[in-house]
Amino acid sequence: MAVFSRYSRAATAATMQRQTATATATFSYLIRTFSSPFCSSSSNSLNSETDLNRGNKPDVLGTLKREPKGRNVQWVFLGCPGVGKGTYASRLSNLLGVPHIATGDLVRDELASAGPLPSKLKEIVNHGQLVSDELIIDLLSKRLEAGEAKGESGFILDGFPRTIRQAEILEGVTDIDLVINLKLREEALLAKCLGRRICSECGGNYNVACIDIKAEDGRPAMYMAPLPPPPQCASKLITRADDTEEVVKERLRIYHEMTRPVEDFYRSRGKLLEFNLPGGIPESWPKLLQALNLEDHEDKESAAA
Ligand SMILES: Nc1ncnc2c1ncn2[C@@H]1O[C@H](COP(=O)(O)OP(=O)(O)O)[C@@H](O)[C@H]1O
Repeated sequence: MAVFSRYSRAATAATMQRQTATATATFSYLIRTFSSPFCSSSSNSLNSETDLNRGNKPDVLGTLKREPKGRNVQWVFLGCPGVGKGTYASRLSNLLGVPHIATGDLVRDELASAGPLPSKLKEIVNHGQLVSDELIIDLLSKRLEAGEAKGESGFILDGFPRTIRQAEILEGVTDIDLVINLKLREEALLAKCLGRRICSECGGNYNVACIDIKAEDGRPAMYMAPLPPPPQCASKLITRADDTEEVVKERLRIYHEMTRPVEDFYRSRGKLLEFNLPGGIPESWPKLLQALNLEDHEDKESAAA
């Protein structure tokens, strides 16, 4: 856990008012990654929570264009299990040309490996618990290091940070520009998790659940169509071991206990964009782009394609 010891020291240093000069030497990898050309001050951040509450939108494209050294976005996706973080983070990552880094995927890769950790890890993940901050930071650090070696810049993090400590560590080493907090009605979350399917061959993500909630008590109806696999994947679908009803309920409970405070952490810094998903991808994606001032970006991308 050599990498973590550096993070751990970074976290302590961050909490102790960021004594940058001393800390920089100890942050080692993360500082090299984040503070170099990609890490400016908070020029890319939202001005305030009030701006968002007033409906003002982050001028993401304007900011990207203004960035002289080509710094890419550093965004975080928050949201309950099943909300669709992976789907929207992956779409935005394609649109903006930044890596989508899902810590859940890093954990599953680790589980599939033959190393010494997997059986212990399996127990934690399959019971819906969070793995230790140390382990997740070690995995994330390695992923960032590999990305850096390939020339990646910027990121969209999905599933990290999930605890206040993780958020503090991240804050100690880089500026996060924007945190998108995806929200979906609670009754849809469980069904979405239970309907999740993965192609064991290509890794594609699909969903067999059809969410059809009728309008009731002044709340609008909501429809989310299934996302069926293409014919070549149909016979190879598997379900994640932690997508059982009991475990999903535990993951939701843990989200409320451990990760809700992370929403407050970013809300108090004026970085949280609350986004209520109005339905499935066809309704939600254009609205999300609009909320991010990215709708022109997609038009240009599609025109260029
Ligand atoms: N940042 C993190 N901190 C601790 N554990 C994590 C973190 N990210 C992922 N995990 C582990 O991996 C599991 C799967 O994560 P993920 O795919 O993000 O699930 P979810 O669908 O619940 O958002 C989690 O339940 C947890 O055990």
